[in-house]
Amino acid sequence: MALIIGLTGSIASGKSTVSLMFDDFNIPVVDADKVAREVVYPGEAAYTQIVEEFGDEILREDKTLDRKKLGSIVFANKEKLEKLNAITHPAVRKRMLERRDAFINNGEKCVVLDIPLLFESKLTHFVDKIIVVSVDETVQLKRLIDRDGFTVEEAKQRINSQLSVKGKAELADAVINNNGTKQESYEQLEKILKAWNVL
Ligand SMILES: CC(C)(COP(=O)(O)OP(=O)(O)OC[C@H]1O[C@@H](n2cnc3c(N)ncnc32)[C@H](O)[C@@H]1O)[C@@H](O)C(=O)NCCC(=O)NCCS
Ligand SMILES: Nc1ncnc2c1ncn2[C@@H]1O[C@H](COP(=O)(O)OP(=O)(O)OP(=O)(O)O)[C@@H](O)[C@H]1O
Repeated sequence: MALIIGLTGSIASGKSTVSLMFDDFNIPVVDADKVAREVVYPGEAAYTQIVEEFGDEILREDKTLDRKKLGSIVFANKEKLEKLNAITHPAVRKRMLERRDAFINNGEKCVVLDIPLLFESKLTHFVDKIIVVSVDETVQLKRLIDRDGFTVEEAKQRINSQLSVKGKAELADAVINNNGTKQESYEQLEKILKAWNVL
């Protein structure tokens, strides 16, 4: 039986950073943000539904989604975010499970599902163990602004559209504190995987 690990955290907590570290241990990762990008390519059913719901003004000239624009609409309006979630989440879920099962059928003994909204979308039953990547809110805000160039208000809107990091950490089987260096986080991950007999 493969061990399925759910990797989560809040926006800019360092999930993608930790996610990349699994490569070193040859553990495959299915990334929900990446899958969420694939299911909205022009031609996909979710893409058509989004254009019907939000109009042509959320498209760029080449007809792909203007993600920054759509983000600024939905993160400022809870109802619109729920509409977007209702369109994208079923498609994301289906494709993630297909990828997970392909890895299992391939004989992998551990597979990671990197899902930012693991708790919010009630997907915890898809995984056996949960790792939460945690940071203090001041560090989170700074890294988010540095990475994406948001204003403080834009960054806070995005942070507030999710459960708090602290709330998530309380629900985890293991927590990686990512306030320090990436090396320190790597060492915490290695320790967790050893404790779970994955390494
Ligand atoms: C609103 C969109 C277009 C903004 O795109 P953008 O490229 O700016 O951000 P990106 O997709 O890289 O997401 C960055 C982070 O925002 C947070 N986030 C994304 N979607 C959501 C959401 N629906 N609710 C709360 N937080 C979210 C996550 O922490 C994510 O890691 C995009 O996030 C989207 O399509 N979201 C709906 C699909 C979804 O829920 N994806 C999350 C994983 S299933
Ligand atoms: N330990 C660290 N020290 C310094 N910078 C870091 C550390 N961990 C992550 N970062 C930086 O902080 C930013 C956020 O990290 P990352 O993109 O991994 O977060 P995330 O949780 O995947 O975010 P999102 O939910 O938005 O996808 C990135 O620019 C990353 O390089």
